[in-house]
Amino acid sequence: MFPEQMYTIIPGALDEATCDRLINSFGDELDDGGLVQGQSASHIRRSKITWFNESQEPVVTRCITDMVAEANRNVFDFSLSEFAEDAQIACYSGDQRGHYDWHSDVGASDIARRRKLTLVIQLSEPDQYEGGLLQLNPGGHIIDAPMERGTAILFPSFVLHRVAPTTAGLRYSLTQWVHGTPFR
Ligand SMILES: O=C(O)CCC(=O)C(=O)O
Ligand SMILES: [Fe+2]
Repeated sequence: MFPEQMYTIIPGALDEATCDRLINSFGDELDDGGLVQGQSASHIRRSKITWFNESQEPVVTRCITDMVAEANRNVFDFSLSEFAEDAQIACYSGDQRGHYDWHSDVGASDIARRRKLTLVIQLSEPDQYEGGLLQLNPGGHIIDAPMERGTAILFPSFVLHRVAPTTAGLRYSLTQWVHGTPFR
């Protein structure tokens, strides 16, 4: 797989009304976000997170499932079996310099080692925050993810990525991991 094939961008994955609804339904329930191994360290990650499942958001879950299936067919061709974790909503606040340092989503725990694909959807309008750029480093050079609201970014979960410090406003994102037999 060449670095330029290491991610795919899907504009308009969710419409504005759905982004608003997710922020309004879940934005008040956020707790401090942990790390891949379930540890927490605010110098590595400072954000608030919560989770939703298929029964809470059947339409969004359907949309994500279809998008993942198509991207996997066209781009990744990984062996995927399920969503073993609920979808995550994260909020990075300018007041707290919200960020998430360079990391891979594949970890040592039973679930984190089965993460194969990471899907991130930008829920906030770019003019609602400053900084907060999602960046990928798939092969020695840094790629800035598009900030447009509703856009999905999909990449193998082992690819290094970060959220740069948010310096003003609030940035909301949705993350869904897709699981299967561990990479080997
Ligand atoms: O919020 C984002 O854009 C990325 C979140 C992330 O990398 C994670 O939760 O592992
Ligand atoms: Fe991540």
